[in-house]
Amino acid sequence: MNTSAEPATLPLPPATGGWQEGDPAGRRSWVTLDGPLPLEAGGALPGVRLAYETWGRLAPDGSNAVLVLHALTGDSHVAGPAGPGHPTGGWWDALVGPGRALDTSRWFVVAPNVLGGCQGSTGPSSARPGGGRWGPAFPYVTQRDQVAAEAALADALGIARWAAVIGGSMGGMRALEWAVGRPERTGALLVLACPAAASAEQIAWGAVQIAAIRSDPAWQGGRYHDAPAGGGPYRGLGIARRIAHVTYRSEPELGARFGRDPQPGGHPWRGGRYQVESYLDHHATKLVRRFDAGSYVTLTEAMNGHDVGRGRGGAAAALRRVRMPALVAGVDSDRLYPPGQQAELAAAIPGADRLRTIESPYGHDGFLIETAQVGGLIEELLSQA
Ligand SMILES: CC(=O)SCCNC(=O)CCNC(=O)[C@H](O)C(C)(C)COP(=O)(O)OP(=O)(O)OC[C@H]1O[C@@H](n2cnc3c(N)ncnc32)[C@H](O)[C@@H]1OP(=O)(O)O
Ligand SMILES: N[C@@H](CCO)C(=O)O
Repeated sequence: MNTSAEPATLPLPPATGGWQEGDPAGRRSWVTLDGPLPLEAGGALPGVRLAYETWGRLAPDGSNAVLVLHALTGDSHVAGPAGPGHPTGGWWDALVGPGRALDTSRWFVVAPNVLGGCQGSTGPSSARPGGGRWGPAFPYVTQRDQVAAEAALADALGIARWAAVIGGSMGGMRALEWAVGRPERTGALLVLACPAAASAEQIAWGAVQIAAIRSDPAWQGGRYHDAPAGGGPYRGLGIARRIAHVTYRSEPELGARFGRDPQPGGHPWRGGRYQVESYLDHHATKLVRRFDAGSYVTLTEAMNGHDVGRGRGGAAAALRRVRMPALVAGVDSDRLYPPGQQAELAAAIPGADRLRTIESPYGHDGFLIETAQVGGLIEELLSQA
């Protein structure tokens, strides 16, 4: 049982992300785009850098590359050793390696940190060309901008076409954008627990989280990156994470696991906490130590803007372009991105058959936790790639 509570102040994370400096695993690389990245909403972003990790070896003809795209607070560390920000190693450790679903004796696996993120790629906490940090001047970026940056990474690596693109949640949104926007470069597609477009309720959850961050006086309009240690909007980010984490789990799981039990050390009636409260405090503290609030806002705004049909005649027309082999899966207990949304995707994507279901009590986080089932889907997809 963990009894940690949110500290009053936390050390400011390294300006450009919790794990960038020192990179203990020594395996992360970067590419820097030569020119400014044109943005969907207008303007261009100069000095874009994408961090990425790879596993396996690229075949001489470049045909064995698989792109894995992380979710909101994930990063490039899909698999590998523990380090700062990754106390237990990679977030899909069980799926990458010799003999695993992403068998590195056959496949070359590439995972970038998303544009707008804070673990090595350019985001609001990054240095701005000309001096200072981007902060509130960091532009609005969309999934299509993020995928454009990833396409530049693919070019730099000599990968003309991915054998497969795989992503869950926010990573699924980018995977969809690859398949719709760059079908000639997407050999096969696996989309987990994400919609064709963010729904009103999903936008609402995101908006509440953004409001929590912006209401923290330490947010300072997003100009906090050069504040003295302890000066970031940690409370707001922690509240955002608590809200989000409830949506990532299921009501039956929380009920069975925590019920109404008080956390040992103090009854809620006498100033203590419920167990579930302590659990949320713990996840808030963990995130605040490794993630930048400005990136959280930037990426949440991008997710709220997700609409694969924008400017393409609607989602149905856009998804008709997805003719490569595709699997779409949802988690049966996901209340954030309910499986009905993935059923719609599966029905609209010509390359997909029926909806695949990940059975899990854990809700949306099932796509991270149920690695045996996800591994089965990956193996099935790669058998068609
Ligand atoms: C693709 C991506 O984006 S992934 C990036 C990685 N994602 C994250 O880190 C997101 C945050 N974490 C999560 O979403 C989840 O923890 C997952 C999906 C990674 C793992 O889920 P689970 O294995 O079910 O872990 P769970 O949610 O139960 O959390 C376990 C933690 O809660 C703590 N905990 C459990 N009960 C309590 C309690 N009553 N009070 C305080 N802490 C508690 C445990 O001690 C454990 O702590 P630790 O993680 O520091 O070891
Ligand atoms: N736990 C995941 C859920 C969002 O998909 C994350 O933090 O990225």
